[in-house]
Amino acid sequence: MPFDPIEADKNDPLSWTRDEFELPLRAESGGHGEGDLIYLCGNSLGLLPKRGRQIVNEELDVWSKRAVYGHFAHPHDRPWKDIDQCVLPGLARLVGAKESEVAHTSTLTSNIHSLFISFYRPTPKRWKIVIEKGAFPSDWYAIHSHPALHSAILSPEQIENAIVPLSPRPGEDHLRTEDIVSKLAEIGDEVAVVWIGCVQYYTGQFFEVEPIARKTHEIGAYFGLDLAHAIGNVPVKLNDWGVDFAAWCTYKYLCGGPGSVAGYYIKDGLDDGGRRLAGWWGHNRQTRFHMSPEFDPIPGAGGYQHSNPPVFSSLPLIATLEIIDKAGGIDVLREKSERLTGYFWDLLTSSKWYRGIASPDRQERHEQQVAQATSSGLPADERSKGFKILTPSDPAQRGCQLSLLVLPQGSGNMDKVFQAMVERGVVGDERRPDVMRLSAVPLYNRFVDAKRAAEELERAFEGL
Ligand SMILES: Cc1ncc(COP(=O)(O)O)c(C=O)c1O
Ligand SMILES: Nc1c(O)cccc1C(=O)C[C@H](N)C(=O)O
Repeated sequence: MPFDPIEADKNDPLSWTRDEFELPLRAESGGHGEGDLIYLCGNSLGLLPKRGRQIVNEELDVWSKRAVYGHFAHPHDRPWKDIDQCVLPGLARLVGAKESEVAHTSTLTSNIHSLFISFYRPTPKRWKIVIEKGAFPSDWYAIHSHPALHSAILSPEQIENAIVPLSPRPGEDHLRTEDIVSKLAEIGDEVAVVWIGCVQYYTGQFFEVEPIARKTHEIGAYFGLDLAHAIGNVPVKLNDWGVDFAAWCTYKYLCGGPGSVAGYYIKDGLDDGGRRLAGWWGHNRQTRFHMSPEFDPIPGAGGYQHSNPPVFSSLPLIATLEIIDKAGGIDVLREKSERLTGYFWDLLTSSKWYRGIASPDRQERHEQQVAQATSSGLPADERSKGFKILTPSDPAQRGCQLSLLVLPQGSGNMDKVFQAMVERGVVGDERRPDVMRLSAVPLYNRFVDAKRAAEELERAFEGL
């Protein structure tokens, strides 16, 4: 029996969660026609939870009626001064950490900077930072800015050579765990910090964190993770994996809204060598409003906060965390996610426009596909059209994002395909010049969305 997406949606125990979100309209998003958009862009900005709108409105009323008293006495039990308490338990569960190890504050890049101030403490013998060559630019820029802050102890050559980029093997799209581990063994005691995106923003690769963290510790360095594309997407187990520190944003899979308040994790007891950027929000909660000149840091991650968090940019996150808990947590979402993305993968890889993936496990299949296309009598210019998938084929090594490389590279085909899909009501996300990312998010995407998206992709290629 062929897989029936309508039946799959009907039988989906999580089908109710879609109704908890406001779905963008085709007509408002560059598309023709009526109805909801097929939104596959949760890897960039998650949708608005309906209850998020409700609590924003409630909070506007509290502001209007109580003003400053809203910080302390609150009709809905969300006093603003303790707004982080509404999200810390849910965040800690999502990242596999203790509440004392997690903070809800600031923005992702600023939090990365704070973590590096405290935990990148180079010496003339151990000063290097290891990072993926293809890391998100903000991580890349942020990390590059740190060695120069230590010019009193590092030579100009050391600063120049402090960043060690990790690249996939020639012709491959993903970093292999064994290559990362052997690189760490090679540079060994020169490494101060290893910083990796748990789910790679461009390829969607979900790294095998534990062996990399273990090797990092064996060589005596700290291990940090960027969870921007992982939190709410895949189960994250920071304590079990042995991660020292991590940071995330909440506007993607946690639907916190554009620029919503971010967070970080610091393993209990991690040594900061006395280096911490302090602020009043890191001060003992009980005495914070005494305005004493003595800084008394909250034990654990909370002690590294700077400012009182923007309350309105925390509210939709409260709503999403409630939905995730009601759904049974991230493991339940992940189970649906694997089925949904697996189905999407099967649809895409059976397309006549599919040209394989470059990772070694699929090389054979790739060659078969290319041979098939060649023998199918397509003219040469048609054969060069199509897409490859940059995301790993192994479900354990990816989340819900599938990244498509549109061929021929540099032809402008990706823009044309993307635009044709938008006009027909399917929105993914484009990384020019050639990559399109499509993410079926289990909280609000259906199996029929995957089917429609695959059909529209096919149609867009036909129209090139
Ligand atoms: C991996 C990664 N790092 C950093 C950022 C930048 O985050 P922000 O602008 O919230 O600091 C993003 C997304 O924008 C991201 O995906
Ligand atoms: N934060 C964003 C924004 O304000 C506008 C557009 C995109 C973003 C993103 O978050 C990009 C995202 N981190 C990415 O993986 O591309």
